[in-house]
Amino acid sequence: LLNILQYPDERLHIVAKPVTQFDEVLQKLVDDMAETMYEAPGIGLAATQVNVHQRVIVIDISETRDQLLVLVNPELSALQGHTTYEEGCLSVPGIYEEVERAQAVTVRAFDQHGEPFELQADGLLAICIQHEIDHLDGKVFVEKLSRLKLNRIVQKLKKNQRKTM
Ligand SMILES: O=C(O)C[C@@H](Cc1ccccc1)[C@H](O)SCc1ccccc1
Ligand SMILES: [Zn+2]
Repeated sequence: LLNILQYPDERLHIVAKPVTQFDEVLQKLVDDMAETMYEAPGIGLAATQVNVHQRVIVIDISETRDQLLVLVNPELSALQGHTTYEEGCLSVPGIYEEVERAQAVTVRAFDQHGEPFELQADGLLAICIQHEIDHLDGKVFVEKLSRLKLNRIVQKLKKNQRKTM
């Protein structure tokens, strides 16, 4: 299992670099990220969250938890509509806030073997893809909120982190 960085941690603001080697090292990273996501449990995880600054995302929104989607070097295009969703984040435990996202997206990416593909998504999958690509761009969802809300969230998180020390 990989350690998930907890907000506020400056390393969550690092912009991830594109993957250039589709090798067994990448495959191990994907396997470890998937195991960490399923155990958390979560429906998505970005490499940034496990302090690996490469453009790799794993997602599984299936009920049966056996439909892993791997996005390497993902690029969003064709953002349509608007929707809001009460989002959470494995790096910001216990915090759930309404966030605005595009309702539907088209994403072009590679799988872990270097095969390119394109995906049209809407609903929770579209929200999750946008949430994870934000992580790769060094963005955390709580930073979309007002300064007042963000300050209160940071106080709460720091209090909780002291308790677990
Ligand atoms: O990136 C993460 O931290 C995992 C996120 C992904 C996510 C956030 C908001 C909306 C959709 C996906 C979650 O913590 S995974 C937990 C979860 C499970 C079901 C619905 C929403 C969030
Ligand atoms: Zn997150």
